[in-house]
Amino acid sequence: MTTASLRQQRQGDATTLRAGTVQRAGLAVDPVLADFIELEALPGTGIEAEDFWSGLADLADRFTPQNRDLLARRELLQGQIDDWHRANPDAGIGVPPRTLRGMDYLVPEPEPFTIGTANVDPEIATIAGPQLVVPALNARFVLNAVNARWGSLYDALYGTDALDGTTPRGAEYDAQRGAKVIAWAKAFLDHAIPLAEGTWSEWTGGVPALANPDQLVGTIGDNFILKHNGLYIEIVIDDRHPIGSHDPAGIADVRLESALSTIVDLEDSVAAVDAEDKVAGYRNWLGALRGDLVASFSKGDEKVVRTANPDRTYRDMHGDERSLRSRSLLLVRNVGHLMTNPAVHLPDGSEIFEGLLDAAVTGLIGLHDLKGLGRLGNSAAGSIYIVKPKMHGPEECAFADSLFAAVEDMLGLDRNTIKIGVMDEERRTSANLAACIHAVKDRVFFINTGFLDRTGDEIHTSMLAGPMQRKSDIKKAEWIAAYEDRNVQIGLACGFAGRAQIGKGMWAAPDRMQAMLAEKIGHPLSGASTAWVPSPTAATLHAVHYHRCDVAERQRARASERIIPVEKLLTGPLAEDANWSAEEIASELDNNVQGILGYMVRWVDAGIGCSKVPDINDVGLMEDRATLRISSQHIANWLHHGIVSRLMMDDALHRMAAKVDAQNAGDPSYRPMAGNERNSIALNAARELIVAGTKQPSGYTEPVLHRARALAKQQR
Ligand SMILES: CC(=O)SCCNC(=O)CCNC(=O)[C@H](O)C(C)(C)COP(=O)(O)OP(=O)(O)OC[C@H]1O[C@@H](n2cnc3c(N)ncnc32)[C@H](O)[C@@H]1OP(=O)(O)O
Ligand SMILES: O=CC(=O)O
Ligand SMILES: [Mg+2]
Repeated sequence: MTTASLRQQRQGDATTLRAGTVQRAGLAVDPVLADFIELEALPGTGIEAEDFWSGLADLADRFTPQNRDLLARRELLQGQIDDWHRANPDAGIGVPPRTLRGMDYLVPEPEPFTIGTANVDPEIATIAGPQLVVPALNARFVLNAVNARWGSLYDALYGTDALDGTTPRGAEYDAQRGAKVIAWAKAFLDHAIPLAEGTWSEWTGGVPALANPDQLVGTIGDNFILKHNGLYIEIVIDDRHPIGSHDPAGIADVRLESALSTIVDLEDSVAAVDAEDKVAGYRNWLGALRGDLVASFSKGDEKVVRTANPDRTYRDMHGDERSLRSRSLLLVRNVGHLMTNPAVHLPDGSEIFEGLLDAAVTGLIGLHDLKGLGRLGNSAAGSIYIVKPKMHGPEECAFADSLFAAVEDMLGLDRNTIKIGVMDEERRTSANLAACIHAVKDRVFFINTGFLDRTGDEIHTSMLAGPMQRKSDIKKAEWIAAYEDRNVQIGLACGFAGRAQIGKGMWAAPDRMQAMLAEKIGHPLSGASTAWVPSPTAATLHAVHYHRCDVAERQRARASERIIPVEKLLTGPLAEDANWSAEEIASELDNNVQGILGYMVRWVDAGIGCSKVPDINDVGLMEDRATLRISSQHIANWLHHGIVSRLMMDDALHRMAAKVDAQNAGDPSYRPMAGNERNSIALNAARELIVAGTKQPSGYTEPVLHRARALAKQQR
């Protein structure tokens, strides 16, 4: 449809009116969204409702055709790659770089440049530390994340398996376990904040004499505020506290600055398929940013009312008052370019691209912070931080740049107020990373290796090349190391140090904190200034790594490295010889199928977008749409290449449905899949994801998930 005809219809063509919607500037808007925008998001911003809706209609006019073209281009390129594999069935490799250049899949490298992003908060530009991700639809979790700027090291060590692989037994305080925690935390202090003489275990109180006196920056009451590698530490002194009263210096806790930033996620960790769901996420983003979000819930016998913590004041060593930030710096993740949403229909009857809606609404909500409309503030630098996932290559980054510029114009914001975080999680983005960064060079605030989606895209892109390695081997392959290293090297070459984040991916085993403590130090050691954690507790434990490793120094050390050639990145996860034993194949299949079902049943039936699903060894793993993409694409690949048969797949679905049902037996609202194979929407959607996996756009799971969830909601 042309722009002129869209405009004509906007002026009021009765035939385009949709039942149950309200007309706004020619758009058919779900009243739930219209009310939210007009009654909650717009008031105070100085933007009139008509201007917002006509601005949104203009955005849709202008960007919908381009968005469609970009998606068509993805398919075109994938088609060319598939054709190459069909023509070269025994190549045993991915499409060679020369051919990819010929297709324009690989574009020329830009001349060396430095990003020009300005007005970036120190949590992004200069301080290295953990980044928490939180599903936007869960207000209770969102508030926990907001307050996760600080966490108790004692609690994190005591309550998890971090120290010795065991977790506490029973509710009674275990003094022996507590002693180990205290010893560990004090040894940590010996390294981060050494005393001039002796150790923290020997310290008996008074003002601590430090080896580097500048590390003692102030006090709050009896507590000491210390600083190391840009991160604050609070030593809590309370000799009436159950722990402090047994401590020679009255230390009741060691609190660490933990989640420096938090991504409020509207993407892969949520199930949002319509206006009702979208508004739930937008409302939490608004409340979090304004500081007036409240969540009330029962926890055991306790009634909890959770709100965002205000900043605290400490007294510096000259006796002057200074502010100490209590909340994580908030970023929001929009959806990618693929999906549409029925919250708004365009005059031609089609659904709005969800990414356009997210940009306009989350940008509008950002005004509340910029104008200081809320109880508490977010960005002192005056920026709105939007993370943009799943972009394929520089054209798609340039598209997001123009979209954000148009939103700025619509909201009367200075150019580049809206910052962009580029998820480096699709193959064409990794392969053209410098060009992608160049396309957003004056607003980019992070690049992040989303290795989960990236793995899914790797499988999908080379689907026809041959059978892929087992999932655990894919993680060890050459391409993934090249991908992670190149990302840091390119970020440094583009001048990210001191200006923007270089980020690493999620620790997807929320209960395995001992392993995380051992392994995730690799992220700061690689020169990344942040890395994702799944929970506030993980943030506190991961913060330890930023005390053990000086990221700025690591970045300086790596700045002159030669960038790994793209050829290494393109090696891919193809199995060298696919001669697995029958047991190995069955275990891989069962593991994938169980993860898929365990996740999907909660997504589809309960609208829960991120779950902890026990794997085959009963280790609870974080599953979200990106992990679902990997598992479903992996089976689709093995099915395509005959490693597993349909019969085997159906058998695994059948057995694993029973297993997942048993795992959820304690949930009274749970709808079993086994015995209900014909009618279970979740089970049938899982099957579709696998059977039609080679046909899903880029292997994404959203189209199938959204359809299934919408149907489940309808039936409810
Ligand atoms: C590939 C990608 O895109 S990765 C990004 C997407 N992934 C995410 O966003 C992961 C977010 N994390 C989560 O949703 C959860 O941590 C899960 C599902 C992984 C695990 O949940 P569980 O261990 O079952 O957590 P559980 O429900 O027991 O909650 C434990 C406590 O931790 C808190 N919590 C857990 N995760 C988070 C989080 N991400 N942010 C804030 N609080 C959290 C909860 O609020 C809860 O505290 P409360 O009872 O005081 O409210
Ligand atoms: O978004 C993160 C990922 O790993 O995918
Ligand atoms: Mg992702």
